[in-house]
Order: sequence, then structure tokens, then C-alpha cells
Amino acid sequence: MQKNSVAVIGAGKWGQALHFALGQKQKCYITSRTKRDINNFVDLNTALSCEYLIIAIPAQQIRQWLDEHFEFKGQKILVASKGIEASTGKFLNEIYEEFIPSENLGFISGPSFAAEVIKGLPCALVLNSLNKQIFIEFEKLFPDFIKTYYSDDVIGAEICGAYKNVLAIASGICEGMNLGNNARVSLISRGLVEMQRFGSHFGAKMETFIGLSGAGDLFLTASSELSRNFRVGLGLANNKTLDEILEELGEVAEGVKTSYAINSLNKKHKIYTPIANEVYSILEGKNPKDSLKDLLKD
Ligand SMILES: NC(=O)c1ccc[n+]([C@@H]2O[C@H](COP(=O)([O-])OP(=O)(O)OC[C@H]3O[C@@H](n4cnc5c(N)ncnc54)[C@H](O)[C@@H]3O)[C@@H](O)[C@H]2O)c1
Ligand SMILES: O=P(O)(O)OC[C@H](O)CO
Repeated sequence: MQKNSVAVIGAGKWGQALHFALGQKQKCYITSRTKRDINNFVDLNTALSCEYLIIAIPAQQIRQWLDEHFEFKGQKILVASKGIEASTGKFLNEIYEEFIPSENLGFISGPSFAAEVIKGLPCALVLNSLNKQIFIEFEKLFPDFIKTYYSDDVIGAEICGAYKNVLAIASGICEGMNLGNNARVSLISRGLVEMQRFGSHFGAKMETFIGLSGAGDLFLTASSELSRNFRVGLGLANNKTLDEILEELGEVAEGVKTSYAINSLNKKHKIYTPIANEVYSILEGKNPKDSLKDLLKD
């Protein structure tokens, strides 16, 4: 393993933004499935030999990627994805822990549009790990324009990062239906309560929901067309099919598959999640106007 070396795995929007950010203080490698014309682009084996890895591949692809490509050699890993595995209902920390010891794992959360990070605009992020040493080591790698906070609430961060994407779809639907600011903010506020109810069932801490990982990322994602998930919602309200929306988007919108995962988890654990239920139903073909009626009377 190359001591003190850093690599980003996955050269999508977020991988490239993190590569830019981490490249401010030290050399930062990047790799992806297909070769890209990016500074310090390396093959996968070179990246995997780095001491510090930041993995930014879509949530639904993580298990297969770890299974087929990853070899644990003591690397310290920061997970940059946000989502829940639809086929199993597992949170990303649960998947990673099947392959890597938890003391080597950290998880990024908080409001962070890649499009702004790649311009060097300021933001604040949370690095979540059960091992504070992971935070101490990764914190030093981040540039001055990103303020990092520590939390040990890994499950809380994972749930917030995943759930807010589903709520952003709901908010985009609300916006696309021209329901007004009162409706959108009511939806976001009740979404925060719903996300906290869901998360506390799995042991997440209350403080996580009112901080950057929870309210912070939810307010950002559910109120801006920069969000891919919000744009999925706009498309659904405008009667586009999901296939059309995803094709136009050309990037991952994690909230779609995550809403399937939440639908299974809330049935299994009997958690009351009316907004996520309606997003799931709309993705399955329900008319958003019927969802609105049901949400107002539920
Ligand atoms: N874009 C953002 O603003 C942002 C911010 C925070 C977190 N995230 C999260 O980061 C993750 C990645 O998002 P993104 O914006 O980079 O998405 P993206 O659609 O821009 O890129 C996804 C990348 O993953 C790669 N990929 C897809 N399948 C793969 C596989 N099987 N093996 C290896 N690589 C594969 C693709 O080639 C692509 O480079 C998502 O979970 C997202 O929620 C994104
Ligand atoms: O564009 P989205 O909806 O995937 O959101 C990106 C980030 O998660 C915002 O923090």
C-alpha cells in the first residue's frame, strides 16, 4: 500500500468534485470503469493501492463492485454515495461492513451539490465513523473551502442521506404541480419528521436529523433544481414516464431505488411513512393528484 496516497473511485459528478476538492492539498488520483481525460487518472489497481480511498459509485452498484473489484489491504475508506440497496433493504454501512472492518470506514454526509464543490464554493460536511481516527486522518485531506465535522452516528447519516432523496422527489412533484410555497415547505417539514421517525427506529440519533446530515441536506435537495431527485419529481408531475425522466437526466437519481427499499423496510418494520409511500406509489403509476388528496386526509 502506498502510504499517504489518496484516490477517488468513480468519476461521475460527485467523484470528480471530490477529486477536485481533495486535489487542493495533495495529489489525488481518480479512476473509473472507462478511461477519462482527467488529471491523475489511474487504473483501478493503482487506485486500490492508495492508503485513503473515497468511493463515489451509485448505491445499487456497490455490492457487485466490492465483490468483483475490491481487495482489502488495510485502506481507509470514505463512502460518498447516498442510498439504500433496493434488493436487500441494507444501508450502505451494512454492505461495506460485509467487506471492510468498520474501524476503517467513514461516510460523508451533508448538503453538497457536486456542481458547487467543483467550483470551490464553500460548504460544510460531516465525516461519520465509528472510529474517530478515520475522521482525524481524512479531515486533513479536505481543502480550506470545506469545513468538516465529526459524528459517530453512522446509521443516522446513512438514513438521512438516503431518505432526503425520496423527499426531494416528493418536493419536485409538489413544485411541478404548482401547489405553492406553503405546500412545499409543509411537505419538507413533515418529511423531516417522517425521516426522523424512520431513522430512530434503526437507532439514529435525534441530533443528526436537525444538523447538516438531516435538515441541512434535506433543505438543499428538496428546494433546488440542481438536485437530480427534485428534477425526477418535476418530471413525474409533468406526466413524463420514469424511463423518459431517467434518460433525460443521464445521471443517477438515488431516490428512485431508495423509495423501493424504504417501501419494503417500512412494511417489514411497520413504520408510518406517508410521504415515502406516496412517492413509491407515484413511481408505480399512481396519479400525483390522488396522492395529494390522500396525503391531505391521511
Ligand atoms: N452529484 C452530487 O451532487 C452528489 C453529492 C453527494 C452525494 N452524491 C452521491 O454520490 C453517488 C454518485 O453520484 P454522482 O453524482 O457521481 O452520479 P453520476 O451519475 O454523475 O455518476 C455515477 C458514476 O458511477 C459510475 N458507475 C456506475 N456503475 C458503476 C459500476 N458498476 N462500477 C463502477 N462505477 C460505476 C459511473 O460510470 C459514473 O461515473 C450517488 O450515490 C449520489 O447520491 C452525489
Ligand atoms: O442531485 P441529487 O438529488 O442526487 O443530490 C445531490 C446531493 O446529495 C446533495 O447533497
